[in-house]
Amino acid sequence: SKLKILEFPDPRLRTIAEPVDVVDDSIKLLVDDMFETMYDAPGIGLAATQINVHKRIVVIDLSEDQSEPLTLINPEYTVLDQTLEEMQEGCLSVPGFFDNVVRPHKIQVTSLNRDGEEQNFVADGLLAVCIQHELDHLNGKLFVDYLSGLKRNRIRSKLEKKHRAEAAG
Ligand SMILES: O=C(O)C[C@@H](Cc1ccccc1)C(=O)SCC(=O)c1ccccc1
Ligand SMILES: [Zn+2]
Repeated sequence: SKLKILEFPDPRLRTIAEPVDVVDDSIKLLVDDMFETMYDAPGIGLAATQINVHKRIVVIDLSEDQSEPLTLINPEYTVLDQTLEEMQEGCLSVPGFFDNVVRPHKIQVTSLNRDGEEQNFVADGLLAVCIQHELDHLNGKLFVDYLSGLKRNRIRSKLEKKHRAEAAG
């Protein structure tokens, strides 16, 4: 089922997610719900933190036709190449705002897949950016944290206004 995505500045987005102990059927159902929610948004990634589930689970699909689903459970990465890359990022928890963030260009990723098996791979470009963005979510960090305080406050004010208007119905 489609799940509700928390929006900045909701303090629950600042929670540190816990590791998954066993990749059982309940985790697989949660992963399926996360893909459904991500595809519907639409987005190219989603961290469990964003749907108020504080477990270290990320789903990603960079394809145009939902053909390349990637599940990362208890993901970790190391930086392979210090070269920095600047890319425009968006966030389903900061709807309507996009800005440039600088991140390492190439990373080595280790995680469990949807079947609980170990997977290791190298990522660069948009995949590396997306993985770092999603892992920030699991550590309670948002891309707006990399922007100036002025920009962050303006985004916060505009989203708080939107949420008040929605609450008023
Ligand atoms: O909030 C999230 O984690 C999802 C976010 C992932 C992300 C996008 C761009 C750079 C880094 C991380 C998004 O998917 S925002 C929406 C978006 O970028 C997009 C939506 C539809 C098609 C293509 C991109
Ligand atoms: Zn995000």
